[in-house]
Amino acid sequence: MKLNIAVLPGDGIGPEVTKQAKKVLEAVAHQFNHTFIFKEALVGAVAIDKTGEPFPQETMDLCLKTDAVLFGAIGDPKYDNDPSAKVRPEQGLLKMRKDLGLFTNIRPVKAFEQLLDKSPLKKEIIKGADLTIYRELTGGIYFGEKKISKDGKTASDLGEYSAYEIERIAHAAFKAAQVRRKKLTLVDKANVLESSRLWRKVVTEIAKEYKDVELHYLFVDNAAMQMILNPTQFDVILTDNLFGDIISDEASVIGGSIGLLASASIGEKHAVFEPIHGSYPQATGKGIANPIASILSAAMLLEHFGLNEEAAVIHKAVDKSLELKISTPDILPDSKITTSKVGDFIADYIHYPEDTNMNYHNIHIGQSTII
Ligand SMILES: NC(=O)c1ccc[n+]([C@@H]2O[C@H](COP(=O)([O-])OP(=O)(O)OC[C@H]3O[C@@H](n4cnc5c(N)ncnc54)[C@H](O)[C@@H]3O)[C@@H](O)[C@H]2O)c1
Ligand SMILES: CC(C)[C@H](C(=O)O)[C@@H](O)C(=O)O
Ligand SMILES: [Mg+2]
Repeated sequence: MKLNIAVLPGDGIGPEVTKQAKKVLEAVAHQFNHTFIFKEALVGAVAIDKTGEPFPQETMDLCLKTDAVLFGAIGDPKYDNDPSAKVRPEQGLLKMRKDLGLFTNIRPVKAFEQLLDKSPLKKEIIKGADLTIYRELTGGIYFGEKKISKDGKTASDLGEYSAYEIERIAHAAFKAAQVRRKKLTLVDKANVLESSRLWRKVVTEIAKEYKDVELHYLFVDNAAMQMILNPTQFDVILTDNLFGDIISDEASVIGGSIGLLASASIGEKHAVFEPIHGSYPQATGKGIANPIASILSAAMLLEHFGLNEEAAVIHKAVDKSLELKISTPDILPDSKITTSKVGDFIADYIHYPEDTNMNYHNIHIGQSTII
């Protein structure tokens, strides 16, 4: 298969982790005889520095003409610490999601067997956890009217949803539940918010079309607690933009690190694959960022095009890296293994899965571990 892939590395650790995902996709292309053509473009703070815009037209044009986008991360402390900044890197990410119509954000979370001891949560609680969050991505409070009074002392953000916006992601979430464990939990705040009551009404109605799926409702405050008390109860979670953002970072604790959590942002015509984490500015250039979230986002890209065997090969290589402790310090605190070494290992394992010497890029595994 031939795929044109736009790569938007962005800021902070974005370029380092995206480089590993690209390396892994190149290994897959080589092994399976595919042609993946990569073209890079600017987004975020680097784009503001070079063009004045966080999502320049040139980047949009590239995204429009490619098959898929591999996104790194955006964000820079110089904007985070300046509430009056008029242009911000995050606007670039939001514009991309809105203008490409990426209304469904899929965030799979699971407790890796190899990492059960690494989570701050008890092993018995997270063992077997395997859930996926369907987060609405182009509506709600993120995109409603924003106001600030003339004296700068009152501000508001409108949290608005239409039935149509709810319906289209609800169908995607029910379909996902049908091929998983047939349970869907709608997470909302319907005891307080009118928009959440609309979510309940619309989703309850749609549930009649998916009789094989059990529908549950949970208020978001309780959901946040249940996520860490009893995560195995969840299969598919459906929620709005803001709640989905918050509970997905929380859910990453189950996996052991946010550096493992991938996502796919899907619309009718376009698809972007992005780790859920941000630009982790403190880690920029240090080689300590975990590239697996980006690498697994690349696997989701392949699945999107039906390349399931290829995606499975990536998962197998990632599993092997975790098993052999070829990991960055978020998982192994004293590890000296760098971002790019993890990428090298995973790419090499795809090239030579049967290498009995286990001698990948000077990472020797066995009695004498030399790195
Ligand atoms: N999708 C995105 O591009 C995205 C997502 C979230 C935040 N942001 C932006 O990123 C900047 C920093 O935000 P933040 O500090 O709140 O969130 P962050 O996700 O960048 O980092 C939070 C913490 O998560 C951990 N972490 C994140 N990525 C990791 C990785 N690959 N490997 C290991 N550990 C990792 C680190 O402990 C870090 O301190 C902000 O400007 C924010 O707006 C962007
Ligand atoms: C950076 C920010 C705009 C973004 C969001 O809130 O959607 C991020 O936190 C994410 O989860 O992708
Ligand atoms: Mg977030």
